Parts: sequence; C-alpha cells; structure tokens
Amino acid sequence: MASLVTRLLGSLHTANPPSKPGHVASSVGLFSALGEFVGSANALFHAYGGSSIKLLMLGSVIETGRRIFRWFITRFSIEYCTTIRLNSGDPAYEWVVLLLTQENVWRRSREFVVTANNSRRKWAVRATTKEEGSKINAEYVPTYQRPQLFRWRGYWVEIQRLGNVNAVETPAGPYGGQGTSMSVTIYTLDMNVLSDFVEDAYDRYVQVNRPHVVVHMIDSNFGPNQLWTSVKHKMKRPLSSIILPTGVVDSIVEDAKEFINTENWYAEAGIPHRRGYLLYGPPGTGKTSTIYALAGALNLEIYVLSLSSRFVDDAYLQRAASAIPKHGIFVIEDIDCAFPSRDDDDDMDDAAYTAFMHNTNPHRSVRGMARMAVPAARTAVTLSGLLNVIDGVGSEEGKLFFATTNHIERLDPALLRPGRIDVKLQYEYATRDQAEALFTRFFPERRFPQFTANGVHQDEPRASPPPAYFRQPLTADLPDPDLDSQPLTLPFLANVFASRIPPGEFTTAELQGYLQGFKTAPVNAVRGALAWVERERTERDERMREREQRRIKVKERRAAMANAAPGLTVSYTQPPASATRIIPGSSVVVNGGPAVPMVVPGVATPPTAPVVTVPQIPETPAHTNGMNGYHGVDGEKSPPTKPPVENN
Ligand SMILES: Nc1ncnc2c1ncn2[C@@H]1O[C@H](COP(=O)(O)OP(=O)(O)OP(=O)(O)O)[C@@H](O)[C@H]1O
Repeated sequence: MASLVTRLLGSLHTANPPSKPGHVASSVGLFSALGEFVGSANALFHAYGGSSIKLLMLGSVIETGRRIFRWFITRFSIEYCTTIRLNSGDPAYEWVVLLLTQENVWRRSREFVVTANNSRRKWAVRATTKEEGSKINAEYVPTYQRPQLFRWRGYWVEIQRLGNVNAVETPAGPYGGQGTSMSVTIYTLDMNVLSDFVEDAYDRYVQVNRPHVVVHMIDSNFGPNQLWTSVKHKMKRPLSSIILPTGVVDSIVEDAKEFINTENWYAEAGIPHRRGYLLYGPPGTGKTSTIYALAGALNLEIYVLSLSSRFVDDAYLQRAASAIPKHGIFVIEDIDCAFPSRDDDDDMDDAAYTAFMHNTNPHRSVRGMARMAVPAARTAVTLSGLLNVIDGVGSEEGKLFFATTNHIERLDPALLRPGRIDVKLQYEYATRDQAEALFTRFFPERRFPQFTANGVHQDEPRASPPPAYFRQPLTADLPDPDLDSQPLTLPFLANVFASRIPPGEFTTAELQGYLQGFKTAPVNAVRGALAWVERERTERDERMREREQRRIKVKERRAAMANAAPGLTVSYTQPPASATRIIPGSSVVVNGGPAVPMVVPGVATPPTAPVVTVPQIPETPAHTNGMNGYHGVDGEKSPPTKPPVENN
C-alpha cells in the first residue's frame, strides 16, 4: 500500500513539467498512475475486505482529485482572465463602485449598512421600489463579502471585496474603512477589455456627476493611513452667482483654462506645470464659493485639506498631495494656520497665566508653567513641509493649487513668491455694486413679474408679511419717503437697497443672511435695511468693546508674568480667592483681606517693584488642595521669608 502511495506521489511530482511538450506526457502519466492506484486499492480491499480501508481509499481519491482540479483551475484562470485591484480612496475605486451599482451587482444582498448622508452620492443599493423614492436621504450599502459574478458587455466579470471585512460596519465610510479594496476579474485574454471596463466606469461617473462638483476630503475617522476618504457631491454653482467686482470671476476662469490648455508650453519652457492661487480677505466674502464655482465650470474635482486636521503632518500632506490626479484642484483652507499668530500668543498668555496663578506644582518654574500652558499647535505641518508640497517633490504636475486665508499678513513671504503663488486675489467687504447685484440675484424679475411693467405701489397688498424679526416700528410699518407713493421696480429697489448699505462695511455673506429673511418681500427688504445696518453696527461695537477688554486683560497678564522673575517657583500660603495684587518679587495681597505673603526664594525684592493689578481669579479645588502653606523651590515647607507688602 505504502509503495502504491509513493508511486502516486512520484507521478504527481513528475506531472509538474517545466516545459509544454512534457506537460501532456506527464499528465497522461499522472492519470495512468492514478488508475493503477485505484486498481491496487480495489485489490487490497477485496483481499482484506475492511470497510475502514475502503473509507481511507475513498478519502485519498477525493483529496487527490480535488488537488488536481485546483491545479487545472489555477492554470486556467491565470491564462484566461485579467484581474485588477482597486483601493478605497482612489478615484478609480469610486468609478467602479458606481458601475457596479448601476449594473445592480449586489441585488441579491440581504445585509446592508445604512448611512444617512448629505452627499447626494449616487451609489449604493436602491432600497425602495416606490416611484418617488424614499423620504430620507440614506445609502443602503451591501456588506457582501462573497464574490459576485455578472455579465458586462458579454464578458463574465467577478467582483470581490477584500481587506478589512468589518470595515463597512465602522462609521468610517460607506464603502469600507481602512484597507478596503476590491478585485475585478474579467474572463478574457484581451487587455483592451479591461481598459474599456475602467473607461466605462469613468464615463458613467462623469455622467452621473455632471450636475455636481465632486469634493474629496479627509475623514479623520479613517486614520492617517487613508487619503481622500470622504466624497461629497455638491450642486454646481453658476459662475454668475459669484458676486465680485466686474471682471474678477471671468479673469480667474480664463487664467485656469489657459493653464489647463497650455501643458506643452510649460514643458517646452521647462516650467513645472502647476499654478497657485491665493484668495485672501475677511471671512464670508466668497473665497470658497469662487473655487467651487470654478471647479463646476471647468468640470474639475476638488481636494480640500485643512492643515489643522488631527493627523495632518508634513508626511501626510505630501502623500495627500501626490495622490491628487492631474487637473484636480488642491485646496488648502486657512493656510495661515501653518504660521504662528498674535492670537496664539494671547491664548498662550491666558493659559500660562492661569497656570501661573493656579500653581499647583511647587516644583515648576514660572517659565516652565508658561511653556506647559502653550496651547496645542494649530497644525503639525511645518513651513518647509508646506513649501515642499507646493513646489517640491510632493507636488505633482498639472494641478491647480488654491489656498485661502483671512490673514495674509501672517503668511511667510517664502510662500507668496511667484512659482508657489502665481495669482493673489483680494476679497473685500461688499461694495455698493455688489450689494445691488446681490439684491438683483435674490429678487430676479422672472420671480417678481409684478415689479417689471409699471412698478408696484406701496399701498398695494404686500407679497408677504415681513419676518417677525423685523416687525418693529423702525422698519416695515413706518413711512419710508424713498419708497412710499411711487411705483417700485426691481432695479429701483436694488438701487435704494444698495444706497442703504454702507460700502466696505459688511461681507456678502452678511448681506445674504439679511436678504434670506425676505425671500418673497423685496420691498420690505429695502425698508428694513437701514434698521438692520444700525443694529449690526451696535452689535459689532459691543463685540469690539469686549475684544478690547480682553486685549487689555491679556496685556496686564503679560506684564504680570514678565515681572515675575523667570525660573522661579511661586507659591501661596493661602489660596488667592478674589481680586489679587501681585507685587513682583515679593508678595500677593488679597483684596481687602489680610496680605498673603508670596515667597520667591533666592531673589532679592526689587526696591522699586511696580504694582500690577490682575483680574479676579476663580476659586478652584487646586487652591484649597495643597496650596495652603509654603512650598519652596524644592517643595520644602518653611515659613515666609518676608513680611507682607501693602499695596497702594
Ligand atoms: N462674493 C460672493 N458672491 C456670492 N456669494 C457670496 C459671496 N461671498 C459670500 N457669499 C455667500 O456667503 C457664504 C459664505 O461664502 P464663502 O464660504 O465663499 O466665504 P469665504 O470667504 O470662503 O469665507 P471663509 O473665509 O470663512 O471660508 C456662501 O453661502 C456664499 O454663497
């Protein structure tokens, strides 16, 4: 028996030929050995008649047959099919998923992950047969892990999802989280079929997304190993809806078009084929809207990255930039966060001062506390990392790069030099023309035909009551000499509205917010404008006052800290419970109460130490917990070394 098995294994071994002619011969040898093996097994069985031997024989035959079958299948599939693998996060993955959805490949799936979404993404499985669709905007994404076979243009195609099988159950994203991929096997020898398949997927993707701008973002749930994991589909915005001074929008569109169409020129001139734009100005003036409208007009996809995202550092930034396909628009929002700002210093002062006043650790120096209290960096990206991405190894050719900022003054000049930023576009508060154009956009003549012919009289019934917010004596119900007793047309109303908005004082977003309250009432929008301006001014003044107070507070704190000798430990014998005076180098005096000695060992009190008033300190458990009694630099308990110093 053993010799038979050995012979069979020997045949199997020689049945794996190095060359084709031997292939057929050795296969024949294999089958004859098999036949001999089965015959001998039969003889053995008759000789011994044991049922266990019978079972053993049967098992061996089945296993051998299975191996031979697999051997043939592997051979066959290598030669007669082509396989591609697609990774989530790659644009091609999205294209193919859409094709599979349209082909209804997962129709037999009975297990779904439902994700509510606002992305208007067009794929997943249709979960309702109702004509009008579902009331909610949700995706039903199959969790299918098994291979799916379907016909595409007469070819058999097999799809299998690979990687982290549980990924789809995480909130990371509808088509899987970390490491999800998909293999597509087409049963054909023709490589062209493969590229036709991917092209078909791409065409469908473009078709479906024609009315949308595709925006790729980074979903922080995915972790630092995944790029561009979140996809949103925003309705395209017409360029005409962007209200900027005449010619600005057109010039930026022309510039971008020219860039895309002159690739050869760049190559011949030896200049890297990329273009950088910086859009800067106050928030709400239309920077982001311009980029979206441009992307819609040129059918380009947007890749938006915020430098302050949790795990975005130099390496990640570079990988993310490299993964953007040609003609993608790479947008870095609020690029100034890669640079230190005055506000950060103020924050630091705030935090450092709090640590200083609530010194719970007697071993820490004032400097150390200040350092400890520095807020977390706004980004892990360094300036050199950023510059590298813009013009170095990380920047692929054929890309449009947009950066937006509210603080151009914080940007390093190295970033702004031509070659990195080629076009700088300043956005400003709304001009009179912009206010008028915005009004006209809100109240187009086609929606308000009653205003077009001879105009409307104010004593005619109004289209709708003014919003409750404006139902005040100052606005809609008071006489308005500019409007009353004369026929009102939309151009006239737009003109009066614009004349009531002080130029250079409000952002377009603020005006838009105001007009949204009057969707169907253009006359009331004009009547309420003056009161709105007044109210906004009052609120703004209030905000400015608060800011100024904060700034003064920060200055005082800074001075208090500067006056404390660096490198020292400051402790209190009693908790500073209310408004406190610090006399640098000597004592703390609690308002109205008994003076509390502040001991600064090893430093002589400056004879003319200035008195710095600092604001009230809230009572915290830290004060009542371990702060009573003196703690010197080395944490030793000892009596105060100086008498209290009275404040003046
Ligand atoms: N110039 C403009 N033309 C048309 N709409 C505008 C304009 N400026 C602002 N808006 C409207 O105001 C809102 C905010 O605009 P947007 O996000 O483009 O401003 P932003 O300058 O990018 O602000 P931020 O600096 O805060 O990102 C949008 O709804 C947009 O429609």
